[in-house]
Amino acid sequence: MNATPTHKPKIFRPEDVDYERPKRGLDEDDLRKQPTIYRDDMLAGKTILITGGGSGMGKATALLAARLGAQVAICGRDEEKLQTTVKLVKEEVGSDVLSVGTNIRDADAVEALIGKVHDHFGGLDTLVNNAGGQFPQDAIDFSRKGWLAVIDTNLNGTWWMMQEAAKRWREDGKPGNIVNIVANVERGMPQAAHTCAARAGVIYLSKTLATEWAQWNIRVNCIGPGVIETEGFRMYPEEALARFHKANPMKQRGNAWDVAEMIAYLASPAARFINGDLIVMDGGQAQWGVVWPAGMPDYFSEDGAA
Ligand SMILES: CCC/C=C/C(=O)SCCNC(=O)CCNC(=O)[C@H](O)C(C)(C)COP(=O)([O-])OP(=O)([O-])OC[C@H]1O[C@@H](n2cnc3c(N)ncnc32)[C@H](O)[C@@H]1OP(=O)([O-])[O-]
Ligand SMILES: NC(=O)C1=CN([C@@H]2O[C@H](COP(=O)(O)OP(=O)(O)OC[C@H]3O[C@@H](n4cnc5c(N)ncnc54)[C@H](OP(=O)(O)O)[C@@H]3O)[C@@H](O)[C@H]2O)C=CC1
Repeated sequence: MNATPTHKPKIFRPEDVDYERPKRGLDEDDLRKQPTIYRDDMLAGKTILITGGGSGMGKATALLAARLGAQVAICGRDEEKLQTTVKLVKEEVGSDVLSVGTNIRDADAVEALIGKVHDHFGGLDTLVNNAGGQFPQDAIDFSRKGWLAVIDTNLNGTWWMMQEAAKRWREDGKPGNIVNIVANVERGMPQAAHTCAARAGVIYLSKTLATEWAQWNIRVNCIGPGVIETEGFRMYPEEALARFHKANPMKQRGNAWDVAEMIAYLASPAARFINGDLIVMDGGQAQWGVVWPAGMPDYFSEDGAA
């Protein structure tokens, strides 16, 4: 008979974060140097609102969208972080970003945010629901407060944003476009079951709304990132980070610019017929876990199969 497993992972909390740890992801100097495949004016005349625009993928997307000519609005809870994006875009592109401190869990604040974006720019073309996150823990040990915090942010917060944006589009008779950043949930997410549940909810909510809202010319799509190296990695212990790249056959981490370029594509006219889809960007992670019936190629043997 098997003994009861005694494994109990260390709980890693934001207050434990050692900010002297190695830099994670693209910093501002890196972002400034990123090339883009897109035409300079690809998003000219378009307005884009990015939640969680003060860091990581949200910050990269704000910069890219501004470079491509879009009017950019961002939101988040931490004013200081938001201002780093405002400053970066001003320095690099010369344009003003509208920054509105907002907790997406607060439906009234979300309604006010959508109103401010419309008042300021006269409308909204693309909403990017990027704000979100979770903490790593075995599901059996989740506190009630922790479970609720992750569901409230990733599922409810995303929904409040979608609904408020769509109400305005319907009222104004204008087309709309929603891009939801979710996660790679196809095979579940052990030690992140709360976020897996919330993101799976967002994916199927999006597929449903893509149909319900087509009558108002509102498109809804999701991007499912795999391991993307950003400041968000502060939520994970070094021991886990050392293994993240082994989760895909490319043995790499993606970066925030990879995701920003996909968002820009979905915000462009080229994506006008994409609706209700989930675009996975994970270096092949979803397919990884191979038995190699003819023997494992040397390329993989160093790290072993996932
Ligand atoms: C998987 C690899 C791929 C994915 C990568 C990424 O996504 S990278 C991007 C990653 N980026 C992000 O994830 C950024 C955004 N993430 C966040 O803001 C947080 O993770 C949040 C979603 C929990 C919200 O937090 P908040 O403070 O605003 O919320 P709050 O005050 O309402 O409730 C907090 C409650 O949650 C609990 N709890 C929290 N931590 C732990 C833990 N380590 N251990 C255990 N429990 C934990 C605890 O119960 C706590 O209450 P307490 O005990 O303090 O009274
Ligand atoms: N990096 C990765 O490997 C992966 C990331 N993702 C998801 O992609 C998205 C971007 O992540 P990434 O850039 O890596 O990480 P970050 O932690 O840098 O970005 C998360 C952003 O969400 C904002 N945010 C969190 N909660 C709220 C809230 N309640 N209201 C408003 N804003 C909020 C944060 O801003 P503030 O602190 O100011 O509130 C922050 O700017 C997240 O949803 C993340 O979970 C999914 C799969 C993989």
